[in-house]
Amino acid sequence: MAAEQIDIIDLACERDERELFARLDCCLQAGDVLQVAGPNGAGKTSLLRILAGLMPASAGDIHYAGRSILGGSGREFWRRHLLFLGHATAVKATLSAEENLSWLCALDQPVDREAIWDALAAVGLRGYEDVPCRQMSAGQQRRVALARLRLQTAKPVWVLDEPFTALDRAAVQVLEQQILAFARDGGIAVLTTHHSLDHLNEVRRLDLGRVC
Ligand SMILES: Nc1ncnc2c1ncn2[C@@H]1O[C@H](COP(=O)(O)OP(=O)(O)OP(=O)(O)O)[C@@H](O)[C@H]1O
Repeated sequence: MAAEQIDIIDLACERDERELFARLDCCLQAGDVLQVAGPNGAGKTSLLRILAGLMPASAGDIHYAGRSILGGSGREFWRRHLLFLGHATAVKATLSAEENLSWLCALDQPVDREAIWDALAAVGLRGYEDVPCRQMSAGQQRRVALARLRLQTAKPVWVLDEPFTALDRAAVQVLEQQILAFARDGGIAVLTTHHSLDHLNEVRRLDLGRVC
């Protein structure tokens, strides 16, 4: 399924009465990868959380397929199309990798055991299916969270907050290529990272405070 157009329109965000960004305009279409960049505290996570519907904007709007997703008629449609992975992995320490994925995917698109095992193998966790996540390293827990990108395949929009955190070099390269392939297949990916993506020509960059 190809992503529909996303329009960020005159968007502003304030936290604790401090303006993080304002007059933000950006249009994204199927095939786009956007890196939201800026120094610590610039508002990158805040922008992604607004996109995910987890916090309000102080002004402006976001449209998906021409309809507002900020409390408007497009919200439910957007929710069905969006896969948001936050900075924290949302992996529960006491559950196994398989249980975590089964639970994390269940609300949107229940997945069977075989698919979960395949996804775990694809992120380098074959043999860890039944291991409680508290017994995994930070990078392995990140891989469990990222396995969702291989399971929730009906989602044409990815919003990823610091997805490269704790990954080793090889896993970073795999994820970079996965994101590019996803966009080539008609997806839209919006992500933050302090890791440089300058070597990937396909990636657009939005520096907060500037129009992209
Ligand atoms: N829960 C919160 N309540 C109030 N203010 C917050 C909260 N979380 C973050 N902020 C403030 O919002 C501002 C932007 O935070 P945000 O996490 O969006 O920045 P960021 O660009 O993602 O930073 P980083 O690169 O450090 O991850 C910061 O100045 C921060 O102090």
